[in-house]
Amino acid sequence: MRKPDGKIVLLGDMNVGKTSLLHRYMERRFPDTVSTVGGAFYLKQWRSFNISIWDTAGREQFHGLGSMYCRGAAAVILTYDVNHLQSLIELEDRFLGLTDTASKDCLFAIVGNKVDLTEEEATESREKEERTPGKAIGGYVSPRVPKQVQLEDAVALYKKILKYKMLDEKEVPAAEQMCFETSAKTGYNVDLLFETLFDMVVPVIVRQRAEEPAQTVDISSSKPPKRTRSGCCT
Ligand SMILES: Nc1nc2c(ncn2[C@@H]2O[C@H](COP(=O)(O)OP(=O)(O)OP(=O)(O)O)[C@@H](O)[C@H]2O)c(=O)[nH]1
Ligand SMILES: [Mg+2]
Repeated sequence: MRKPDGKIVLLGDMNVGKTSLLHRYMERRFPDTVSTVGGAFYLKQWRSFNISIWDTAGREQFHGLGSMYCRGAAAVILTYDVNHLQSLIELEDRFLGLTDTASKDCLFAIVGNKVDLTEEEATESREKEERTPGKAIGGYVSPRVPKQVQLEDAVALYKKILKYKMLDEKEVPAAEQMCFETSAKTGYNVDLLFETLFDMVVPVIVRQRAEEPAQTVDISSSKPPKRTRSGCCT
């Protein structure tokens, strides 16, 4: 297997939907998930690059592994649940510190998942259901909750991250480009999230490669060893 050229890591509290987002993107479906143990990765070929995307466990007991997964990462996706304010707070309190091992020019995306459960989304689907009655599967309608976290809250966190990393706002992508709202369930914005990031990490990977010490020796430029006369065989 070819060594990955770059790495993207998904971080965030348990239950926010990291595994589901990755399944939605890689497998185009929304299967039942179990809470992740440790971590797992997918490989994605993007242009001529091989990018590994790491799914990590949000459970407290695996917290110590996070900084190991982030080592050398070209991008980190900080994921929260739009219906659960604490999951956004945790990103700053518990997860941001784990990214200290990431590449120095690591990109940060902030992703609010599960927008399909919000009331705004519900109003639209209710209107659709009214137009097509009897469409709800088995008569079950998911409980809807008011959206607890607004996109502006994510933008504010992005700006805090730049300060924490001592990055100049002018030299990194704008907050509006890096804050997404998604639904792993419906697929809303999932391709946009991953593919925007892939395009952005390619230059980071190219820079990382250029800075790596050469792994190979150029044999054409090395001189052959001088013949030495020795003993009876000459
Ligand atoms: N309605 C809805 N449910 C979602 C969405 N994404 C995930 N879920 C559900 O949320 C639960 C947790 O999803 P996971 O993807 O396992 O969450 P996780 O962040 O990987 O959790 P850990 O592995 O424990 O860190 C599952 O029941 C998913 O079906 C979404 O976009 N909308
Ligand atoms: Mg998981």
